Amino acid sequence: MFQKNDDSLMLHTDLYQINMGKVYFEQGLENRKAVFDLYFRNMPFRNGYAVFAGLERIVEYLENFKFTESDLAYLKDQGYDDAYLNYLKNLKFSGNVRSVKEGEIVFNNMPLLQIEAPIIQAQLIETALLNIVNYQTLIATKANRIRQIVPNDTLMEFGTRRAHEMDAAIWGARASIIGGFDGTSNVRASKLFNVPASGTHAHSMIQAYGDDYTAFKAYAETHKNCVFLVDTFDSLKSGVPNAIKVAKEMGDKINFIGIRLDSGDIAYLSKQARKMLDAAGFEDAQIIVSNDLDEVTIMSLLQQGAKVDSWGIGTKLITAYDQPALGAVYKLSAIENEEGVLENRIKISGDPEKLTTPAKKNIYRIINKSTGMSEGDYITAFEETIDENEPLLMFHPVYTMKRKRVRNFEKVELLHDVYKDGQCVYEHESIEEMTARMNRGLDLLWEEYKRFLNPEKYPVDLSTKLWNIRQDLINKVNDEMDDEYDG
Ligand SMILES: Nc1ncnc2c1ncn2[C@@H]1O[C@H](COP(=O)(O)OP(=O)(O)OP(=O)(O)O)[C@@H](O)[C@H]1O
Ligand SMILES: O=P(O)(O)OC[C@H]1O[C@H](OP(=O)(O)OP(=O)(O)O)[C@H](O)[C@@H]1O
Ligand SMILES: O=C(O)c1cccnc1
Repeated sequence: MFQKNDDSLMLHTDLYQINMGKVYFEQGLENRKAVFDLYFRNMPFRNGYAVFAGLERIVEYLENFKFTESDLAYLKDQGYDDAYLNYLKNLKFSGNVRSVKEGEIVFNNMPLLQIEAPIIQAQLIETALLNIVNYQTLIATKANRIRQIVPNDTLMEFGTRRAHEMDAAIWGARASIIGGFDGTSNVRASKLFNVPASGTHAHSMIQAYGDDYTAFKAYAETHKNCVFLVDTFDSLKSGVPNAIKVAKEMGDKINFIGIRLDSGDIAYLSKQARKMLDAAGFEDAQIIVSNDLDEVTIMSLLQQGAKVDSWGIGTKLITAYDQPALGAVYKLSAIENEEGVLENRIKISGDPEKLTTPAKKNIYRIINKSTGMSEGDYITAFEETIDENEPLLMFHPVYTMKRKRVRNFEKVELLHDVYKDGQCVYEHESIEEMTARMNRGLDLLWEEYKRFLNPEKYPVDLSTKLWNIRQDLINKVNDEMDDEYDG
């Protein structure tokens, strides 16, 4: 019954979006264009940067932006009137979307997407857009944090069974690979996204046969590529010796890839297992490990001299265990007035972090041509131009005395057209392209921004013009409040 009615994602939104839509519709504001920025306020995992992911699913969602009969029937049941429902029935996405590309290195307080659309549409899509970006960007960033610790080892995403339901497993697997993982155990993710599927076998198979030797032998008789899971009973007394025994017996009939350890002291066991494999002539056999791993455990294992070639990582990656939310928000920064002219808008807060930056914008990465490194990101008002022949003043938007003038630079625009007047202009990219973009983006960052612990804060600055627009709006709102209060 659930499946029958679930034929679109249009109601995958918060009720308040539909209710605000009704206000705009009945008040004749439905065609007013509004500009919204999607961004997060704090760096996840206290990392120095994040890896953007989620755009492809956003495009898929917007391509299917159409209320179905069952959506409308449901809303009618909830008491919405025919005039509004008829309006919703004919609704198509007609706006502009600009976004950073997947795999791009991003930072807090920079718009990752900018939506310019009739306000009802812009509101209806908010919830889904945040839902997608919040999760996928978080997982891509976590994956990359792990990748930084082991630049050359194989990393496999093993998290499906522990993920927060099926969508999270699938899109989390994809985000992990964007962030630098080599493969996923999820076969559907492999099929959908054309990424490598990889994996070994479970303890249950050893339990089913009753002992290591018989189970390994059975696997070896049915598969060419063999990894044997050695820790079901006793890794060093039974698992590793039996893996070696079967590998020797099968000889060239199999490709003995190695062993997997999934419990106990991984540092100690991997070192002992390495010695045993080497002594038996299997110097090329790999040691694969798993068991509640994350970047901190891996770092500790490496420090202890663990002999590991390949890491399988589940729970702590797919659930972003140590920071379960990115906290991205979607804020209105401008809206058309009656004459069709965009007026800037701000949200004031006692917490300076929550102050929004008004206006339609552009974002540039400023690359110093002499060093080849990024000086920071620079957010301008949309209509502003940057003259690369003039020194560029970059200053901290709160501590404005922190400033520098950058000369001999190149500006790289970060927001790209995805929808223009409702037309999709997005070009599909492979995951490899996204990962390559991430790696190029990382090459532009000084080590200080990339270090694991307490990284330097990367500059995300406002142009003087945009800073003034914001300051003027703050003053205007404050003056109005004062007048109101005095009166
Ligand atoms: N040498 C090590 N240094 C740091 N952490 C380790 C080391 N070896 C294993 N761990 C990690 O310690 C955690 C718990 O391992 P522990 O050995 O206590 O449990 P386990 O092996 O799962 O237990 P069990 O044998 O009951 O399955 C896991 O997250 C594992 O990755
Ligand atoms: O530890 P994670 O990072 O979450 O990685 C996934 C875990 O899933 C499996 O264990 P599970 O006990 O579910 O099955 P098994 O019997 O095959 O070990 C595997 O052995 C890993 O330990
Ligand atoms: O293939 C594996 O070894 C695997 C897959 C999923 C979860 N744990 C292990």
